[in-house]
Amino acid sequence: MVESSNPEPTARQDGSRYALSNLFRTSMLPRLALIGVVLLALAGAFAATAGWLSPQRLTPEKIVARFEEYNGVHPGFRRNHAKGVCVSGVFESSGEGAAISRASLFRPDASVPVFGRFALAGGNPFMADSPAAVRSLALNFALPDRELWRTGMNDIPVFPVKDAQGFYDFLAATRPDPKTGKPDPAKMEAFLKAHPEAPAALKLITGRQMAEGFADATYNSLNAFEFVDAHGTETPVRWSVMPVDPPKPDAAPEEGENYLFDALAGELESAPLRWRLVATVGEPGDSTSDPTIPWPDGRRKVTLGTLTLDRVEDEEHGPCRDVTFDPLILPDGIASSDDQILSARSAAYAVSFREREGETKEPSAVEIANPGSDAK
Ligand code: HEM
Repeated sequence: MVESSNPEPTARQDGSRYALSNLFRTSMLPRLALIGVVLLALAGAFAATAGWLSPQRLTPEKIVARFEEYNGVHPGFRRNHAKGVCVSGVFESSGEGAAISRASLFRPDASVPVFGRFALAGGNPFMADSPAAVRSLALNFALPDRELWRTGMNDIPVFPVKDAQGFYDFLAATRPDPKTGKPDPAKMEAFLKAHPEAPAALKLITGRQMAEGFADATYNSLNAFEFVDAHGTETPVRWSVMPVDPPKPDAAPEEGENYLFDALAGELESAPLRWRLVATVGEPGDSTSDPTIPWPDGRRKVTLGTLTLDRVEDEEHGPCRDVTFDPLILPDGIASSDDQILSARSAAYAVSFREREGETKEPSAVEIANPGSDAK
């Protein structure tokens, strides 16, 4: 047998010893140290992104926990806009939006099925309906080629704060003090000082003309988005859903904990309800990042089409319970803007959804006996 002159064993002879001896050659040590430093830096960056190194950092989990502190935990229900009903119908395009957005639902003659949800803002699914309750309409448009557009809109003219931290602080400041049943004025004062955009926005919100019910309300996207046309040109927009021939307000006194929902169900059972979907086009200088600032009157409006709703169901039986109306579920032709609330909403809705989907469901406060007609 011929002895090898090579003092090092080959990998075939002893893989582990070979590898180890190579690794611990003195020339490798600086390289190893460098790899270690890079790995540590990467781990630090991940930890910082996840918020582990800055416990004060606002996360979607903390936001959802704040809704739960405010309203209590109601298993199976949305952590905000908890009380609601499902509706469905159709959206028919006017063709007028096609010049500013290449989204297929704005093409002339496009008609797409829609389902949605009317709700009241707030995390208590058993709250009593009241004239001042903020009403919302969320919609899911099912476009061809399995594209979806989801949007959640409120019947207020602007949002009270310009970012997620503001909303988080707003919830703490407006939470009723258990001793008095009212928000603590000192906390509210501190909040208004810390968020200088809020006083003007709250003035617009509290001074708004309130609708009688769900059917005669106008619902606004509040956040801005970008419409993208066939050439890739972006146009800033905010959109609204405005009632067409709303039913006459009921002269009878408001009775019952669910009077707003009962009236809506009655209206939908007797005839379809129609709204116009309208885009307001922003001009240079109009803020797209701050939903507390209204755009000046007189901005160009584009009627995108008509929404007809003709069916109402309770959450247990309808299509809207097990979805989340994430504002960043957008089709080609509609894009996010520079408003950071949009990504904060998207993340918080996902946390709320994850929590409620894992919980046992109980029936909603609003039960619909006879789903509305299917008449178109
Ligand atoms: C930082 C700001 C915001 C936070 C943290 C937030 C949080 C939430 C959460 C956790 C839900 C429940 C989601 C689910 O379980 O599916 C929700 C629902 C909703 N939010 Fe927001 N929201 C914010 C801003 C807004 C804004 C600006 C609008 C504008 C119109 C809005 C409209 C709605 C609507 C309509 C719903 C109910 C959707 C449905 O019926 O499922 N939110 N929000």
